[in-house]
Order: sequence, then structure tokens, then C-alpha cells
Amino acid sequence: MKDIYFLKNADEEVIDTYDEDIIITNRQGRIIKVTNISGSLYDLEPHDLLGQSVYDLEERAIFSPAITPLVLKKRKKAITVQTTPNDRKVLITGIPLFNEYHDIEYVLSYSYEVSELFMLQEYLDELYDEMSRIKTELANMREASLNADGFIVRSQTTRELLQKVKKVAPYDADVVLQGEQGVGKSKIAHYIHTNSKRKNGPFITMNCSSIPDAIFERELAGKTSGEHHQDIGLADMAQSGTLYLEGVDHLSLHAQHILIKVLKAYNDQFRVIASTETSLTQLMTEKKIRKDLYYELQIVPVYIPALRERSEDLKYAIDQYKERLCDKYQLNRKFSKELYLALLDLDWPGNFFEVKHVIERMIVQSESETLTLNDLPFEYRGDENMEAYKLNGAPLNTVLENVEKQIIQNVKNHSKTTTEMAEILGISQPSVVRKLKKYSIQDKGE
Ligand SMILES: Nc1ncnc2c1ncn2[C@@H]1O[C@H](COP(=O)(O)OP(=O)(O)OP(=O)(O)O)[C@@H](O)[C@H]1O
Repeated sequence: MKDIYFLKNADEEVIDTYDEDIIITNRQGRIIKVTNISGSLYDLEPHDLLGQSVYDLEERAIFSPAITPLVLKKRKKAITVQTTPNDRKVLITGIPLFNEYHDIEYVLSYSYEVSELFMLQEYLDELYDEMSRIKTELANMREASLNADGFIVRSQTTRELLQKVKKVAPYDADVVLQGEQGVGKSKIAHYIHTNSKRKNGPFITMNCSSIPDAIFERELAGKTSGEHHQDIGLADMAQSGTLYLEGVDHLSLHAQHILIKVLKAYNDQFRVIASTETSLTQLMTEKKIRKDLYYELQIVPVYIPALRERSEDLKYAIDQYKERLCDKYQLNRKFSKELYLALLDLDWPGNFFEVKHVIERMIVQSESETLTLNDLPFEYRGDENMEAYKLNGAPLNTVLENVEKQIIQNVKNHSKTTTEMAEILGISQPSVVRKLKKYSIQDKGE
């Protein structure tokens, strides 16, 4: 702002025409001019102010703070907010008026009450707080709704991944889910289906890694056998729904040729979601996937990181599996600190599947309430734990049988039937019966 110079005698006329709260002080800070309404904000009359020193008024907390000293100090326009004795807020602006020697001769100030603005500001601040509280609540609810689908969504990566997936779900575009085994590809494929326009249609899974080439076409597209009999293929079953091609990276080039032919024939009658462990782009480089299939599928590629790269999810998965499995087996188990840290540190190439499996194994096999590193399955331990498995002179067979006996005894203690035991141990029920007999194992209570 350019300096304002004081024109002698002009102030009187100018100032009297204002219906504003204007005060003029000299450079000593004495009030030499007021308007009709000056002082009203401080519950004073204009003549109460005339002749007063702003320094006195400041000391008496009437001008709190005074503007003149500020202007004199800065030698330029100053703005401040005063708090009056009756707690009003006043926005006051002071302007220096210079004489011909560039010295400040007078300070002119004008004020407005801004209490309402302050109240508005407070109200806005409160509103802002409320809004951010609601925003957080909404985010929590959103997360809870994802959790309702059984998703563990603790890490930022998973949150972003699900947001991306949710965004593309309503469009009919093909999606390729890439990730290690057990990382959640099928779960996300389901999630896409249930959030799509085809949610009321079927969700059909075709496991590409387990279908031999010879019957691939028949499985996929069906076949007329005999005069009237028609075998329905998975593509027919998927109509108006979603066809989930699990493990497309396992398809031979021949099967790929059939797949692309069938997809063209069924042209958009279902949505295709494919899963792969190896990225389709890498398969292209290695010439292991046909170009036309690559372009057909790779519309929306989604990479699902391994659980070891999502430490918050891994931690939560460990806690949840432990809790749920303890409930399931009616057991009270906790992990020692060392074991817990070891579990967090493992690579888990089988991801969720593997974590659940190992925790279940430890819970049912251990006798003590606190599980320690010694309860970790042998193949997951470092070399320092080899001690527990030393032969100590016994033949290998005897050691292995002892371990087997111990495991079967523990599983027996926590299962109601031999069928349940078979499920946990991953062997047939007759094998369970044979082993119980072999080791003469009886119920603890028997
Ligand atoms: N984010 C998650 N939160 C909780 N559980 C999950 C999550 N992702 C996957 N799971 C669980 O992990 C297990 C493996 O998931 P899923 O079958 O979807 O993996 P996948 O990648 O399709 O495995 P594969 O490659 O072996 O077919 C399932 O029991 C699933 O419910």
C-alpha cells in the first residue's frame, strides 16, 4: 500500500461524514478525533475517548490491544482483533498518515464488531470436527462391511485393492487376479461377482489346472451325446452369471485355443474372471499364452500381494484363526511371545490356507495352554530347534512312530469322532481307526 499523506484541515470534513467507528490518534497515541459511534463497542461515549491516551486505555484493558502502537511500530497498515471488556470481538484496522517529512503524524483506525463472525468460525470448527468424526465412522463402517464378507482388511494395500475391485465390479469387464496360492483370488472373484450386475446369476468355477486337455472342451462347452442327450458345459451353467477360470496359467496352448473359441461363441453371456499365479505378461514373454487370450483377459489386471507383504493382515489373521479355532475345539490356548514373533516372520507361501492349517495343527496337537516354538511344526523351525528331533540312539522309524503317536493322541483328545480326526489329519477315516488300534490309543477319559 502506498503511504497516505495527511492533508491539513481535510480530516474534519471527511470524518464527520462517516457513520462508522473511526478514531484518529496523534503520534503520541492521544485520541484527537472520534465519530458519533466511537466508543459504543466499549460501552463508552465518544467524548469519553477524546483526549485519552491509547496506552492508558490499553492498560485499563479497554483497547485490548491498542492498534496505534502497532501501526507506529510497523510504520504501515496493521490489523488486529480486540477483545472488549464485555467480551465482544472487534476487528480493528489502523492506517498511518504521514507528514511531508515521512514521519507518522496521525493514526487513523476503524473498527467492526466481529463477534458473530467468531461465533460462526467456532460453529464451522465444530461442524468440521463433526464431519471428520462422521468421515472416520463411515470409513469404519465401510471396513466393517468388507469384514462382513469375511475379509481381513487391516493393511493399506488390501484396503486399496478392495476399493479398486469394488470400483470395477459393476462393469462387465474381464478381470485377471494374480497372486500366490491361498492369497484370496477366489474370494475376491466372488466379491466381484456379488458386487456386479450379475450377482443374481450363477458363479461357476472352472479349475483349469485339474482338467485334462482331452475333456477340456466338453467340460467347458458340453457335448451332445447320443440323439437327445445334451451334456451341459460350465459355460452354459455360467450364463447370465460369472465364469471363474481358476489357474489359467496351467492351460496348455491347445486348451487356450478351445477356451478362446468358446468365449467368442458365448460372446458376453457371462462375465469372465481369471486367476493366475504367474503374471499373464510374463507368460506372454515366455510365449506360454496365446496373444488373443491375453488380450481377451487382461482388461483389468489385479495383483494381490502375498500375506507376508501385508503384515497387519497377517497379524490379524493369526489372532483371528487362533481365536476361532480355540472356540471350535473348546480349548484355551495362547502363543508365547517367541512363537508369535516367529509366526509373524515366516514366509507363508501358501498364505491364508497355510497360516490357518499350521495354527490348527498346533492348537490340536499341543497339550499345554501356552504354545511355544517347540509346538511349531518341524518344517517351520530354524536349525536351533533340531535338538528336539535328535535320534538319541533310536532308529528313525521309532522316532517317527513316536511323533505320529503323539499327534494322533492329541487330535483324538480334541475330536469327537474318527471322521473329524480324519479331516484334521488329512487322512482317511479307516486309516485313523487303524492307527488308533496300532498305537492302542484311547480317549483320556476312557
Ligand atoms: N482378505 C482375506 N481375509 C480373510 N480370509 C481370506 C482373505 N483372503 C483369503 N482368505 C481366505 O484364505 C483362503 C484362501 O483364499 P482363496 O481360496 O480365495 O485363495 P486363492 O488365491 O484363490 O487360492 P488358490 O490359488 O489356491 O486357489 C480362504 O479360506 C479364504 O477365505
